[in-house]
Amino acid sequence: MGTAEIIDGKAFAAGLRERIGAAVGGLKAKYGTVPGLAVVLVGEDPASQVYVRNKGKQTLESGMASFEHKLDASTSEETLLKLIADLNADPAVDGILVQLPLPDHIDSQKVLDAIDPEKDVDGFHVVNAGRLATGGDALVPCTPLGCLLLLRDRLGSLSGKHAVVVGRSNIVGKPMAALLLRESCTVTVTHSRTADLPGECRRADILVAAVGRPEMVKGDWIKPGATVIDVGINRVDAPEKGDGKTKLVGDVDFASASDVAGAITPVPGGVGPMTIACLLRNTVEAACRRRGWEMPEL
Ligand SMILES: NC(=O)C1=CN([C@@H]2O[C@H](COP(=O)(O)OP(=O)(O)OC[C@H]3O[C@@H](n4cnc5c(N)ncnc54)[C@H](OP(=O)(O)O)[C@@H]3O)[C@@H](O)[C@H]2O)C=CC1
Ligand SMILES: Nc1nc(=O)c2c([nH]1)NC[C@@H]1CN(c3ccc(C(=O)N[C@@H](CCC(=O)O)C(=O)O)cc3)C=[N+]21
Repeated sequence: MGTAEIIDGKAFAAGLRERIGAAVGGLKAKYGTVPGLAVVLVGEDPASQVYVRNKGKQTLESGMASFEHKLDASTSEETLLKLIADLNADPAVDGILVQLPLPDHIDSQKVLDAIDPEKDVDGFHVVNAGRLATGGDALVPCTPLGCLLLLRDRLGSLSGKHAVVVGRSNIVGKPMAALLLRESCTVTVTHSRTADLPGECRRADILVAAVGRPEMVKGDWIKPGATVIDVGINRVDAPEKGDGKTKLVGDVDFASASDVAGAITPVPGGVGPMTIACLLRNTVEAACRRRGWEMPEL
């Protein structure tokens, strides 16, 4: 299987985390304190618990302060908004992340928009989305930022390339398209109403799949030599591993795609680890901006 180069997001993320750790050490020596990240989890979704644990662990490993707030699934919107107001006011907190999805009785966008935009390390606040869309100084959503770093590392300049994004969510597809446009790609955004999805994908020099449909994008949807970024994280049954076992797969059918693409990210070990590394990066950036520190080179 596969002539494509495998883009090792796990290794790239480890290198980025190492640079962040060194930068945090430098900030501590220069200014006497370190950036802090607060992560808020509402409810007991097992997958979310794993992500939140990993974020806290990697925050501490990079030398930053980590504040975890775990709230009961029945927590009211009012209580959550009060916590966010407290975190906004807390000078030790530079970044605030509210893990999604939130329980149905809570209005997610209302909660995200209650976060101080200067502490919005997810980049989901309407002010940061607006800044990204209009060329301002935005905090950029972590997953698309991670994809961009991998693309730049492989391709250098992205200028003039045809990029196709599959998916138009506020957390991945739309900010990914905005970033690629900022890099002077010609961008096509596709979604569930797109008339000829395979045909659109075949035109892509850069294909980013963020659909949430296991292995939907097939090898014959891919232009030979294209760079394929698979954002999807789907847990599916894996009877071949034994009864009741599961595995993670992406939104791209890796087996067929890796015969056609020039380079491709695997799942796991591709975009996922980059997301958390970029969260740490955004926390350093938010701290430097808010505290008037010089932003270290990462
Ligand atoms: N690696 C990481 O760090 C992260 C991974 N993810 C993963 O990325 C994937 C996407 O996440 P997210 O953006 O939040 O998902 P959403 O469900 O919010 O959005 C999915 C998008 O895909 C489109 N879509 C769904 N089905 C089809 C189809 N059959 N054909 C074409 N388009 C389709 C939808 O179109 P429409 O708008 O028309 O409904 C929608 O725009 C998931 O697998 C998720 O787990 C997400 C965040 C971080
Ligand atoms: N406010 C908010 N911000 C987010 O960024 C956010 C969120 N909510 N809700 C859920 C999604 C999902 N997400 C992932 C992060 C890391 C991996 C990751 O590290 N994945 C590993 C494997 C992990 C495993 O084995 O389960 C990998 O792909 O190699 C995956 C997915 C962030 N999200």
